[in-house]
Amino acid sequence: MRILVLGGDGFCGWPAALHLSQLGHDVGIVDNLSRRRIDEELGTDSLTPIRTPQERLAAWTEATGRTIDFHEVDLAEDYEEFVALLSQARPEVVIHFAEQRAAPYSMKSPSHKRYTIDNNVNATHNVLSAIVESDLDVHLVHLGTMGVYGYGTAGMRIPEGYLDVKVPGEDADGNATGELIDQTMLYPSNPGSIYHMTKVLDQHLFAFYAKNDKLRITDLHQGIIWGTHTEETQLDERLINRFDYDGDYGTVLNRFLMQAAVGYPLTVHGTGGQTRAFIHIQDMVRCIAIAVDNPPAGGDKVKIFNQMTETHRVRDLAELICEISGASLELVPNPRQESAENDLYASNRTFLDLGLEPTTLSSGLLQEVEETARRYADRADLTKIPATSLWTENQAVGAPTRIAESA
Ligand SMILES: O=c1ccn([C@@H]2O[C@H](COP(=O)(O)OP(=O)(O)O[C@H]3O[C@H](CS(=O)(=O)O)[C@@H](O)[C@H](O)[C@H]3O)[C@@H](O)[C@H]2O)c(=O)[nH]1
Repeated sequence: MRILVLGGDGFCGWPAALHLSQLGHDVGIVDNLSRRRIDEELGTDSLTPIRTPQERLAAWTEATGRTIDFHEVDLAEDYEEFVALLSQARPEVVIHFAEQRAAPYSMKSPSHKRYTIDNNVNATHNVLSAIVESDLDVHLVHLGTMGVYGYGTAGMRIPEGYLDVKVPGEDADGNATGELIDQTMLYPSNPGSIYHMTKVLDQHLFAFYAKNDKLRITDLHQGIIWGTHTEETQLDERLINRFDYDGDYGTVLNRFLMQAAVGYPLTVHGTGGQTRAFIHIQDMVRCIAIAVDNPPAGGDKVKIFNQMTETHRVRDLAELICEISGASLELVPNPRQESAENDLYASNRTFLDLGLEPTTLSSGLLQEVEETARRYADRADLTKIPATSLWTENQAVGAPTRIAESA
């Protein structure tokens, strides 16, 4: 299939583009390189030495004989250019990763909040509007987040996008009719950051375009990725994927593994009682390919999958890493506003039914990620590790509590 990968220079977009190309699809990447500019703004860099898009793509052709086109387009700003690209490339599938994806970055300051809303919501709406304007029959696959649901069980396993409810019937005067009416609604959203809020807003844009324009849309509610390599990024060192470890962009498990590798006490926020959904990066690319192969039949309803394979409590992950690596951990004051402790159960039935065999957490795989971090440890800037974006200005920032000494 002809596939455009929007945001194909990023942490998820790059390995997904390579995987789809390896499967024989005709892949083009669209990206405005904003993630690289944000590194410059923050004075950070990927732990792994990622190459320029041009070097990456030349290495891909050398390694596999396949080609991937690159188009530098800002989806939030360059609407006409994107419409023209759609007419020229005539994709059958568009995969939309092109959003600012870090919760802490989105909460840094009023300008970061405004940038995240403007960028993400405009990009998503421009993509939808451009698909309608192009008059192509495109399947849009979007990378959403488990964070749209909020984190908590609400007494049930979180379903895949929709909640079936029974509403007590009332007549026009408000008198109970005694009937129970079946309704299906989007699961009530409860975002924990401005970033997560943009994915909630995206959901409503998708619902509208599916209903109004009969667009075929799949929204993938993804958990926290861990790992950095996929089969394809390991074919040549120039294909290496990003590895973020800084306080804004580093996600929890990869941060802990990097911290263990460089001898920095693991930064557990609060009591570490937060339970989150996780997925290994290799499974992420498989899920994207499965979603591409299984489009919704047609209009009216967005197809929503929970793209996660397991849930873990942050404290348990930290303790496991201490056990296998000899690292120590610290309870640091939580810079975020989130429940100190939560349970989380979520359904991921759709991907399992479509054949996904989950790569779950194992000490071997954890050690492999830590090994990658150790290999590039000389590139680490330890001053960038603490998370400094506060959810509200008056949050207390106290001294961390050391829990265990390094072995
Ligand atoms: O050093 C750290 C970093 C994080 N945490 C805690 O770990 C949890 C997860 O934080 P995270 O930074 O790994 O994940 P999050 O901010 O939720 O965002 C990441 O994971 C989301 C999926 S989910 O969390 O919403 O399921 C994606 O949408 C985002 O793009 C991705 O950056 C939070 O409770 C956080 O307080 C720590 O205890 N210590």
